[in-house]
Parts: sequence; structure tokens; C-alpha cells
Amino acid sequence: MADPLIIKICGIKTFAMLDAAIAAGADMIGFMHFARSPRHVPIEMLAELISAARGQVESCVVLVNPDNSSVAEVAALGPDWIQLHGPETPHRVEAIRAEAGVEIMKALPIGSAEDVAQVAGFVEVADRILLDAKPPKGADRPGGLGESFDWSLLNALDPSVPFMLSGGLTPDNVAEAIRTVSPFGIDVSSGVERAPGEKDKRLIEAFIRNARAAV
Ligand SMILES: O=C(O)c1ccccc1N[C@@H]1O[C@H](COP(=O)(O)O)[C@@H](O)[C@H]1O
Repeated sequence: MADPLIIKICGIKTFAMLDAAIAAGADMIGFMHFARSPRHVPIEMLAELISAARGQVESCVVLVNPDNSSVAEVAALGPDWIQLHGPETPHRVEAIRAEAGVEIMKALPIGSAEDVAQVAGFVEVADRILLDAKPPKGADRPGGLGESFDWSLLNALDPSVPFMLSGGLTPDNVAEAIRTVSPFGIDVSSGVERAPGEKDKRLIEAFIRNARAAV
């Protein structure tokens, strides 16, 4: 039997939405720790949310090009994963993985064939690869913009490389994305919100229902 699809709901900020995502069947919850994000969670609340998630669902803290002290501060809270969503090089990902002592998911922006070619350099240094849309020039953050990318670019990806998919996924397009791209996991933020940073329980439920029905 094929492994079950991993579903990550990202950008959770409250206990109510954490509970809603767990009840709806999420496998991973993402917490943003990046001040420019409308989903930013300060460190004290991050500690509480990670504790609340423990034993129920995997937790993942999203950082953007963090320095060593930020990595250490977040790793000390005991998340299952740290997601690196900035311009970290393979060497830096490797160093953060060694420093943090938690599993590392590396997000890579995809907007061209050259971007797809970069993926191979991260396979050995990260525990998981997440392929996301490349943000437009001038964007104030590197993700969480609700933008999808041309999934056909992934036809050039080495088929032995397992990856999760994100970028503009919604309850309406998630089934098509899964059938087209065959990721082992999916990740959503904007597509389950009623406004930037405001998660919607019904959209989370619809997203997970539609994703599970597609495999
Ligand atoms: O959500 C954000 O604000 C964010 C900020 C900086 C880096 C990553 C961010 N979000 C991540 O982007 C992808 C896709 O999000 P969306 O579904 O297209 O809104 C996802 O991994 C989020 O965790």
C-alpha cells in the first residue's frame, strides 16, 4: 500500500485553529516565526503552541535565513521540524541541521528549469524538500503569497527525489495538484484563510477532505 499523503497546514497562530486542523486530520502544523509575515508567532506563543501540538501532530517552525541564535532559540522549544524558507545554501542547511538537532525541511522556490536543477544540491543535506512558488520580484516575503507555479516544470525533476508541494494550493485545486505532480505531501497557508493570517476552519476541513479523496 502507498504511504499516506502528508498534509501540512501552515501559518497557525491560535489554539482554536490548532485544534481545528488536528481534528480535520492534519499531519503537520506549521508555525511562522518571521516578523514580516501576517502569520508571525512571537517566541513565547510559539513555545505554547509547540507544547500543545506535542503528541498529537508534528510541529514545524518556519524560519527565513535564520542566524545561529534564532536556530538555537527555536530548537530549544522542541519542534519536530524546522522549515528553512529563505536563500539558505546547501552548506548553510547542513550547518543548521547539525546545530538544531531537529529534522530540517528545506523550501525551494520554483519558477524556471534552472530552479528545478538546484533541487539536487539539497537532497543530501535536508530531511525533506518542499517545492514552493518563486515569489515575484519585490515581494516582502519569500512565501505564503498564495501563488502557484507551473507544475509541468517538475517533469524535469529526478523522479527518485521525494518532495512536498506548496504554493497557491486551495480546496479547489489540491486534488488536481496531487494527481498532476504526485507529491508525497502537500502544504497550504493562504488557501485555507478568509483573510491574510486568518485561518478558516471550514476551508481547512475542505482542503484535507479533497486532498485525501484524491489519493
Ligand atoms: O506564510 C508566510 O507568510 C510565509 C512567509 C515567509 C516564508 C514562508 C511563508 N509561508 C510558506 O509559504 C508556503 C506557501 O504558502 P501559500 O499556501 O502559497 O500561502 C507554505 O510553505 C507556507 O508555510
